[in-house]
Amino acid sequence: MVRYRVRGGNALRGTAFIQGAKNAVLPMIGAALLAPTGRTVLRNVPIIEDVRRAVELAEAIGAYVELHESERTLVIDASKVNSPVLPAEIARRFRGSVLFTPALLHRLGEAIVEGVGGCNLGSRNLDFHYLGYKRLGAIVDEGETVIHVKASGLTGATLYLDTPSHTGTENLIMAAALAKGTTVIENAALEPEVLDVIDMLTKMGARISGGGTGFITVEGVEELHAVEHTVMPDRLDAGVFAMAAAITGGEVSLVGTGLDLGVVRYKLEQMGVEFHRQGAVLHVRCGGPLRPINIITDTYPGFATDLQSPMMTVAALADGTSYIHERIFDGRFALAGELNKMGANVEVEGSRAVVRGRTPLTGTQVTAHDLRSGIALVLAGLAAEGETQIDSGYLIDRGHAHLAARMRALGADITREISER
Ligand SMILES: CC(=O)N[C@H]1[C@@H](OP(=O)(O)OP(=O)(O)OC[C@H]2O[C@@H](n3ccc(=O)[nH]c3=O)[C@H](O)[C@@H]2O)O[C@H](CO)[C@@H](O)[C@@H]1O
Ligand SMILES: C=C(OP(=O)(O)O)C(=O)O
Repeated sequence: MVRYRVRGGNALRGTAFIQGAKNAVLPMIGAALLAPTGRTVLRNVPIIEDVRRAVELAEAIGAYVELHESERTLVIDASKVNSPVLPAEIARRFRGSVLFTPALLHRLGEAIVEGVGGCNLGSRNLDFHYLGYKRLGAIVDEGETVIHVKASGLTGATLYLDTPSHTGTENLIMAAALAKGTTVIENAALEPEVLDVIDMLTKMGARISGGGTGFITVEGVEELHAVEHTVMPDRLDAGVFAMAAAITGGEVSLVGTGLDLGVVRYKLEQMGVEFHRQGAVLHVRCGGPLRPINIITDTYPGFATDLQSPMMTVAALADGTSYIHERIFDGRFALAGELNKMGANVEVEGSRAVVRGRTPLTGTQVTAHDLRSGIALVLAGLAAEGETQIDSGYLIDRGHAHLAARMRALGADITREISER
């Protein structure tokens, strides 16, 4: 069991190197499996547990994969993919496993999904994915635990997503890329990670237009080929480091080419955090007290739900009452109880939370319930009096690479331990 220990009180100062995006690299690994020959090279790969699970899953279906950790590079040869089964013991440990289905459908004519994991955030349906595959001509057998998708060739169609699902959009683009004819996906996701995946698929030979507009058109091609691609920076990792600087009264320079924090930056600015761009580097500092804030999570370009929990910690440290409305997931307030154990005053009612700050936080034993509540507790620990012990740290490692080392380089007092229990 992984446990983080954080002793609060140090202002974070220095340069934070932002990792490659988890939510871009996982679909890219799925995309690499579409190429029947050659070797795909992915650069700026975050060394996170989800990537390790994706490597294991790719190997389980017959791909040859090299993960060069110090070079942050993945090499994938999918020429020998031979098993349609996504085994439960790996697939249930991360959400990205769902992104392997299109490659299996195209390469082997079927995918047997024994389970899909990911953060426990309430209902996380996959109906848009399966309805989309059906409209493209697949047969989908939804058993109680195992889902069997079969197709002896897909044909383009018009698809519509009730809400712009992130992985749903990526999966349907990948399914359509090698389908016969034209597919139109309406109400498609606009997230920058989706656009990065489209860039990679386009280099592979896919014909995709409309990325970023909500209406994506895919003209099916005969074959896709292996390419080299550099994963975009992780805006969620960057947001966390910006918040760490803000709540500790520190000053951090974020390095990660092309980094754009969007609405998160504007919200932090409203709270009194200062940003200053110098070429490719984004400086973040906060000298004074934090002001309270209102947040409504939404799909891009709205406030990312994945930063809602970290922002709850920041709100607990602001002078006054903040309001948070979670609109993407129906169970994403597990953090509130843990933060309250540390002295915060967070009240949750349905999809809304009221955070009454500023209350002094005191270190204690707390538990990560999902990746982002875990990192939010690390932030709380940085600002708390005494030691905070965060259990179930594996969930943090799912999405943040070398967290303790990167925070220690900024002056944080944080250690990562492996314990028996
Ligand atoms: C690996 C990855 O990229 N994970 C991200 C992705 O997850 P993921 O792609 O799973 O999230 P979605 O955008 O699909 O889900 C958002 C909402 O839509 C609902 N929905 C989704 C699909 C579907 O078929 N039916 C349905 O009802 C879900 O229950 C959820 O309430 O986007 C989320 C929302 O930005 C992020 O929090 C995750 O970090
Ligand atoms: C919800 C998240 O991830 P996943 O979809 O991989 O569970 C997240 O990154 O916060």
